[in-house]
Amino acid sequence: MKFIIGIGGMTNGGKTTLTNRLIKALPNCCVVHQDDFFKKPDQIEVGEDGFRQWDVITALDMEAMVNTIKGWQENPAKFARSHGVNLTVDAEASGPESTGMHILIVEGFLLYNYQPLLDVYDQCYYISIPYQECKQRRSTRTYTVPDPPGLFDGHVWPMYLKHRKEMENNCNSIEYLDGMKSKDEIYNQVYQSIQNTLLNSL
Ligand SMILES: Nc1ncnc2c1ncn2[C@@H]1O[C@H](COP(=O)(O)OP(=O)(O)OP(=O)(O)O)[C@@H](O)[C@H]1O
Ligand SMILES: NC(=O)c1ccc[n+]([C@@H]2O[C@H](CO)[C@@H](O)[C@H]2O)c1
Repeated sequence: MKFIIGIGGMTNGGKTTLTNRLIKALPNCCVVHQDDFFKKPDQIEVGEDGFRQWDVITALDMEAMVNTIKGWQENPAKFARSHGVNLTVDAEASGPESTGMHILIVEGFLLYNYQPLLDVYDQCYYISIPYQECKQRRSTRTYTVPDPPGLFDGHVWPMYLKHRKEMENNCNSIEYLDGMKSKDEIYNQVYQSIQNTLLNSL
């Protein structure tokens, strides 16, 4: 059986923190990080506002991301092996004869704003935090290309608001998580919710 979990959320909401804990706890669990599909800086369009437009879907090679997920769907055991993920004995067999449970976590800030991905998820989560907290956490981070002054208010936040509205119209099966709760609380909530879904699907 195969199961795909979307861990979506705004920048600095805590997606990576949550994902890293889930990977350790869930069996045969692989991960795809959307940030790995950012195009090179010189391919990122500069907007009328003067900022490189990082926080839009065209900043990412979404075709490559979809193909990576397809690769997992076609042969999760092979995908796991090539990504150094340990498998339980029942999940070792490749192809339809495999009896084990394979899990894929897809983690990123624009998971529910790209039509070809919407049907891929078996379960969807979205973590958000208030503006001040988001701005504060972001100010402590350095990305491969550091944020120029004014990027947060001029680009990151307005794009978040736009995408959030779009996403709420696209999907009605997202479980919203309060990123202001403690890391433990968020993890326990999601772990329990995944366990319940997996048990109900058996
Ligand atoms: N529940 C939490 N409470 C307080 N701080 C948190 C919580 N979860 C994560 N953080 C902190 O917030 C920062 C961002 O966390 P993380 O890298 O997990 O976010 P992210 O959503 O993956 O961000 P991005 O997509 O921008 O890389 C880190 O410094 C992390 O330690
Ligand atoms: N990972 C990168 O290459 C990169 C470069 C510049 C900006 N970002 C930011 O990452 C966030 C998503 O995780 C977005 O808010 C981007 O601004 C990422």
